[in-house]
Amino acid sequence: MIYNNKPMPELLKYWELQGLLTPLDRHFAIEMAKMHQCGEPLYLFICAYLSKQLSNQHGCVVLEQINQANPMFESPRLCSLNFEIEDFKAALLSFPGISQYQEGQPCATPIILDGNRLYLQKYHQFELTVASTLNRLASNPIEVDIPNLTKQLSLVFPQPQNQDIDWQKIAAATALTRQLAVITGGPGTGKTTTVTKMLFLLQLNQELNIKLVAPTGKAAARLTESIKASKARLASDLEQHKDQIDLNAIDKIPEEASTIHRLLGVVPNSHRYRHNKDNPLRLDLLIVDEASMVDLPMMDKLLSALPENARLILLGDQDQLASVEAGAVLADICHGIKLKGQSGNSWKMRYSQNQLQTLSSLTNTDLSEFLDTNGHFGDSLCMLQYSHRFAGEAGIGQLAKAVNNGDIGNVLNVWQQGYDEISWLGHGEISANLQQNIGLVTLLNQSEKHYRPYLQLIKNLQESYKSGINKGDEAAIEVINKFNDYRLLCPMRSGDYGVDGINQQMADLLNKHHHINVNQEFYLGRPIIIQSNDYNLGLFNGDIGIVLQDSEQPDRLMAHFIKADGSILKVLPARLPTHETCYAMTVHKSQGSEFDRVAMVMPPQPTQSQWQLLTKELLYTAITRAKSHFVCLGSRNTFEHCVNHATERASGLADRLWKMT
Ligand SMILES: Nc1ncnc2c1ncn2[C@@H]1O[C@H](COP(=O)(O)OP(=O)(O)OP(=O)(O)O)[C@@H](O)[C@H]1O
Repeated sequence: MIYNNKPMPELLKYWELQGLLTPLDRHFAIEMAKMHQCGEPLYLFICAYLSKQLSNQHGCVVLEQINQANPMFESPRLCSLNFEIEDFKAALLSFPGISQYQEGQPCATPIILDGNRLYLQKYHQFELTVASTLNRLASNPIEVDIPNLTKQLSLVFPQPQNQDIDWQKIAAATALTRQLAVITGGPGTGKTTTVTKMLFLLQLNQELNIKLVAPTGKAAARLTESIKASKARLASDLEQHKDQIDLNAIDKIPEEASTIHRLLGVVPNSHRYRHNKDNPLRLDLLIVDEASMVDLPMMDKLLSALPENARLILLGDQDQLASVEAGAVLADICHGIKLKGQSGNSWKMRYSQNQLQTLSSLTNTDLSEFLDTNGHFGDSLCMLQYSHRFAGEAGIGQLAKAVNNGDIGNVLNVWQQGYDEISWLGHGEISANLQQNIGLVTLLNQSEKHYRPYLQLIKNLQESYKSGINKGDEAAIEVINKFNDYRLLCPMRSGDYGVDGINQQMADLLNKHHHINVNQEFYLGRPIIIQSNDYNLGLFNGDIGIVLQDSEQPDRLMAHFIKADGSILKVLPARLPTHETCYAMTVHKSQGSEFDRVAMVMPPQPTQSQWQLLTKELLYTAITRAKSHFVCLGSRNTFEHCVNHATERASGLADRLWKMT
């Protein structure tokens, strides 16, 4: 079954040297072999391979895929794997560390075989808990007063002009009638607007204890801002109906969002949380924004802490980058409404007869084409597809759509249209004198122009302090907001074209132009991104701040951040948790944020591991962070590679939710 020309421990070392395994993968295999006193080559191989897949954010190993384009078998004279699936499973089950999953039976081994998937026991358990909780919630309808709610829905969702079916209204009706609702859609499709209107209707009819959360502090702050803005819009839209509907319910819509970690209550110096299965959260409805960023272990913890009768609403964009850790939970949840065999991304809602009837009555909409008699999970889903944000900014919206559809012909077409909102910089020649890439030099010079305004504000402030004028915290808010108008995004961290290299080059250029004075680590104007959570300080991974003069003591420099409530948090630089400079940040870190202008930096000659990072989701996420302009420094080759490479994460969650074989 496995042919290995060298002893397996030597092969593992060889693969490690080739960068195909990490030292951790190899050690895991060796420890497992020791623990189970089993030195069989296949056992060593499968343990190392499972560990490798988990570090690549897969939730499991799909047995049939092991042999597909696996670089470990590139030299078949060194090692090859040849098997019939049933024989392979029998061989795996003969090892003491692997056992077959039996429903309802405790798992006794560290590795579990479930169908044709191989799991580390812990991840198998996460998947089971998440699937069973979501399935339980999805099967529960909520009784509503249909005539009354129909009237209220039609006031809150007047007929839109641009679509046949008002999917926002359907999404709100879904969330009002199911214990679980998943509202997905790209940027600006109205997820927050819809959920605000839904919360208004909910609070109109009963008062619930509602909590809003997001995976990062930045995303939580943005959710708070969006809900506030949506509430204000709703109040003004409904002013004309104030005789028919109680507008006071708008004030009962919560707007403060926290991080998931904070809601669950971190137990210091441990991986545990205060709220769990035995100490559930106290709430009636939990709303999770940016759900695409929630990984499988975190979803497990969140769902375990959810009280039995609580409702859950997940909001997010299923096409964005999957979570940094294992799993692609939101994509798995949406899997069943994705149309197979179609080019690009096409979706179709799937409703049971009962839910179809409920939604049709509540919204006066003919939904019969969405009838599906298989299962009930689709009853909890609604996808919004019309972007209100990109309607007026055609270029960004068109490019994002073409990339998301994986349609390279259309992508090239969009570039050729000459839209003002998108521009392209080729890497060009490496200049012999400067030893610098001309495309990069151009981009850095453009960036110097875009960062100049925030630095000018800092200079003005400096002058004001000198003249004895103190503008207080408002000035700091203005500076941070101005800085957030522009951002350089990189797929990777290291190298000249990674975050580290671009930050260094940007700082050098700004220093050369005398916009900053890099005379000390925490120089005036240095932008900082936080890399870990510090609950005592109230700073979270991904928070962005700037080193500025302290308004109370202008000769002192403090790192300034805007808190979720809009006020300023000042921290002594020496007390900052792990952080780095932030002229450039990774695309991953930019999730949950928006900038007026975005510049994406692709490497000119990606290494083997960099190619793996360059995916469709990465590009789509970067493009959709931009509100008014997107520029890409890259080569046609890398751009096309991204468009053609969608992220696939091995997982059994979609099957468990959609009951597929
Ligand atoms: N039905 C609608 N008609 C007109 N404008 C709308 C409608 N729905 C949303 N918008 C507008 O589109 C913009 C984006 O809406 P919203 O913030 O709700 O979208 P979102 O999906 O939550 O966006 P994001 O993913 O960026 O958080 C807002 O300015 C909002 O006013």
